[in-house]
Amino acid sequence: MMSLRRYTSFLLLLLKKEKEKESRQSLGWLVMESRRLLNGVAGGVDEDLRGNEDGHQLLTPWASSVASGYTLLRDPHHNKGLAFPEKERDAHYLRGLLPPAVMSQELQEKKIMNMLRQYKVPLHIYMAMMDLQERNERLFYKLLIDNVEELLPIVYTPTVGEACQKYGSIFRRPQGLYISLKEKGKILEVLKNWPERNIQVIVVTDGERILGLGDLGCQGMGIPVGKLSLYTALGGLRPSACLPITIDVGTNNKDLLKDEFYIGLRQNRATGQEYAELLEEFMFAVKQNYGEKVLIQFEDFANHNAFELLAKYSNTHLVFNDDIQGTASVVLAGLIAALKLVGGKLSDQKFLFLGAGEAGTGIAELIALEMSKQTKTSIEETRKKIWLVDSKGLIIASRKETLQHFKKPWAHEHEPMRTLLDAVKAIKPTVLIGSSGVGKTFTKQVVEAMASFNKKPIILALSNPTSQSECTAEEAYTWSEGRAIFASGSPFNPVEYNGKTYVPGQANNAYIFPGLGLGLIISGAIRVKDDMLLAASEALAAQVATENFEKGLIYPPFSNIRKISAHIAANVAAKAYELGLASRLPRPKDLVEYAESCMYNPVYRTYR
Ligand SMILES: O=C([O-])CC(=O)C(=O)O
Ligand SMILES: [Mg+2]
Repeated sequence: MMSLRRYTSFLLLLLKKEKEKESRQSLGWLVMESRRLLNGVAGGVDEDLRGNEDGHQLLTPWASSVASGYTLLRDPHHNKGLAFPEKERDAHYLRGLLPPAVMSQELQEKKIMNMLRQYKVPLHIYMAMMDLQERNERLFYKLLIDNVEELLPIVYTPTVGEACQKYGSIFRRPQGLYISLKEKGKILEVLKNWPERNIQVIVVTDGERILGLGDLGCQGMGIPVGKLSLYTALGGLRPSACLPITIDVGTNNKDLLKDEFYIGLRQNRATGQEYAELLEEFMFAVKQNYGEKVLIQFEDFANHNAFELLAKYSNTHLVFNDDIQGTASVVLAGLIAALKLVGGKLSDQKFLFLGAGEAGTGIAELIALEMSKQTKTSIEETRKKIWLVDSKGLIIASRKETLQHFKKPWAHEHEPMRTLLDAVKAIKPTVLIGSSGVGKTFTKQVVEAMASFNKKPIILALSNPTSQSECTAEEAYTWSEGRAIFASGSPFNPVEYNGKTYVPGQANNAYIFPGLGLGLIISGAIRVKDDMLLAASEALAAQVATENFEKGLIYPPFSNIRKISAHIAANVAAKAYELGLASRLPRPKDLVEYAESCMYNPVYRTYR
């Protein structure tokens, strides 16, 4: 087969020979089409834009090979709209295809932000953002990075939840790969249909537990798409290195099955062997196609599959489950930071969870691990400080026989407690964490009880989206008379109470996964280990500044997230090297600087 260099020279030679504009335009098309062919050979024609193989962006501010004319305006990776300067309009056959004005990227950004701010309905802003991503990728990321606090609630929780619920109706163009039961036996071929070759991160869901909204089947695709846009905006992974995937094995959501606009398989979920075989084929096709350093993030699988998949593939693949491990890492970081406000050590605290699924047991386990490291006692011992409540009440030893395996480590000796309120009163926790996906469960009595025996009760309402939050920020502050240290999974606005402003933090895994992923990629890690999650937590907690603590915050603002991600990435990479799991050698000396230098920058490139 022809090498990439020779093939490009061949195309350039053709270009020189072809004088006529028409044929040059069709050559532009040829370049685009040939990407598919070249994908089988190397990374595609515009390596300048994509960076080299280990994800390190080449520092050239220009790209030499792009399509021209109309095709260029229709290519979201390279289109700049009105920002094409005169020279490029000539060189790339754009004359007449654009109105005469030339705008800077900053002015384009201002124009679109002005437009977005006119919309009253968040879902409309979401749709406008998705259109922008499809039209002009660099402008999309510039907006998202520069206006992260304003746009995060749109492309991510809570609006992304509503988008998934209505995904069939708002669906325009596919933004990721759909692998359904129909593709069984052909998954490797399906992966090869994706136009990008150098994939570094895959976020995959089967749509069975989308946020706290339940089974949304194939429409869960909004989640991998949203998470991966944060990988780029918050963690600096190149957009072309990110691949959203939805595995469609059917849905048990009756409303969706009846919905004429539903985009997925119209059948009940496949389970058991049929499910396991599809997932097995998928996992090994990914490894075969992209190698063993591609990161696979499991997202929003139901409990019964999430734990099993993680256990099954964590020794053969570079995988982590964001809902189990990412959420755990962000909560642990918040707790480490909260100790500066409440005083004492982590092991002085007593924890009570409402929800014993992926998030609840994942967080509980990471806290127990950290306490066991700090106090040099066994994890069996530190687990005893942690209590969980599920839909049947407090998890206790007498229930052990009937418990799912991931709940068993939390079954301690205690008399039965049916309700959360009874459990709060009996256990007297210092930290209350909601992770059940069920909203409005931290009632006035529950919060008041927490405030009755804690000077500063730590209350984390983690369930998403906002409609599923265990309580609102206002409720937490009012019912605790302004004493709660509160954070939630989805964002809440600041609250005025008794003349004081309280700013709630957002305990969301979006703080962790972009930096964690970046750290794994830049070190060439081949496995994810708990110590890397602890390293990520410590890095995040260290980024909370005195001025944040003064406002009662236990997380830093998202406006600094790229710097925070670089620190998380550096700590994770350092751990990967320490554990001997990093394949990128030699180890860069300054890992923070290296992480920053690898981060995608959405500023337009010049086309030669
Ligand atoms: O997506 C989010 O906002 C956090 C998360 O993983 C979930 O709730 O499942
Ligand atoms: Mg999730």
